[in-house]
Amino acid sequence: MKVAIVEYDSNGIVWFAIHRPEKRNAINFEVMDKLEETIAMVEKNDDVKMLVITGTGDEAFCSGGDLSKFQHLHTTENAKQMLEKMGTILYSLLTLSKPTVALINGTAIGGGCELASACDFRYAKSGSKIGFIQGKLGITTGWGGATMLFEKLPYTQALDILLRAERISAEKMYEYGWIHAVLPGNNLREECRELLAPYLSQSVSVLRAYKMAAAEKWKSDEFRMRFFAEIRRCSELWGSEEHKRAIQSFLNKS
Ligand SMILES: CCC(=O)SCCNC(=O)CCNC(=O)[C@H](O)C(C)(C)COP(=O)(O)OP(=O)(O)OC[C@H]1O[C@@H](n2cnc3c(N)ncnc32)[C@H](O)[C@@H]1OP(=O)(O)O
Repeated sequence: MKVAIVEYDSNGIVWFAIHRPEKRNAINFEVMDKLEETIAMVEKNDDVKMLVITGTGDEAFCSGGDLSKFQHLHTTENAKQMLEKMGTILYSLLTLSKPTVALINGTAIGGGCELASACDFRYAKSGSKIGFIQGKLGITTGWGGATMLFEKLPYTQALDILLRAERISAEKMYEYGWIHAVLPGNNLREECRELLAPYLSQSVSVLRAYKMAAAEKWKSDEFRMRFFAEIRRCSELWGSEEHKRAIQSFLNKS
C-alpha cells in the first residue's frame, strides 16, 4: 500500500499527501523516502512551480513520527540517525527553490508541526488543532522545528508555543502568525488553489528567484549548525525514562 500520494496539476502544483490515515498520517521511513524523492523532483523540474504538502482523510494532517516504529530506537545514536534523516529532508524542504505550502487538513502534532514549519505558507482547515507537544513527551522538537519556528515567528511567541507544549486551535495560530489562512474546508484543495492562483500566474523563474532571496540566509553555516545542534539535543533526550514512559502510555492507550 502506498504511504503517500503524489499528484500533478497542469497549473504547476505538485500535491504530496501522506497517505496513512489509519495512523493519522504518522511519518515512518517510507514516508520520509517518498518526501525526499518528491522534493528532489520539484527542485529539478521546471514545469513545477509550487509544492503543497497535506494529509489524506479528514482527521489529521500528520501526527508526527510513527511512535509504534520509533519506540524501538533505544540509543542516542539510533535516535540521531532517524532524527537526522528527517531533519535533512526538512532542511531541503525549507531551502527548496520553489514556494511550498502545508495544507493542514486536520490535527498536526509533534513532527507534523515541524513538517508544516518547513513550508513557506500554512493554510489550515477551520477547527484543526496544532500541537508542538514534544515537551510533554520528555523530548524537544528534533527535526529542526524549533530553529525554524524561531526564524518564522517573533522570539517570545515561538518560545511560548514550545514551552507550553499544548494543542492550539488553527484560529489562535492564525493570530500568532504561524497559520496564514484558515479555510472552511468544504473543498480544501480548491480553496487552496484559489489562494495560490496569483502566485501561479508568475513564471517559475520569478518564483524561484524570490524563494532563493529568502532561502539563502538559511544556507549559512551558522544556521545549519543551529539546525543540526537542535537535532543532536533531541537525540540525547530520546532514550530518557520520561520519553519512554510517554510513548508507552500513548501506545497502550490506543
Ligand atoms: C518525531 C517526534 C514526534 O513527532 S513527537 C510526536 C509524536 N506524536 C504524538 O505524540 C501524537 C500521537 N497521536 C495522537 O495524539 C492522536 O492519535 C491524534 C493525532 C491527536 C489523533 O487522535 P484520534 O483521532 O483520537 O486517533 P487515535 O489516537 O485513536 O489514533 C488512531 C490510530 O492512529 C495511531 N497513531 C496516531 N498517531 C500515531 C503516531 N504518531 N505514531 C503511530 N501511531 C499513531 C494510533 O495508535 C491509532 O492506532 P490503532 O487504531 O489503535 O491501531
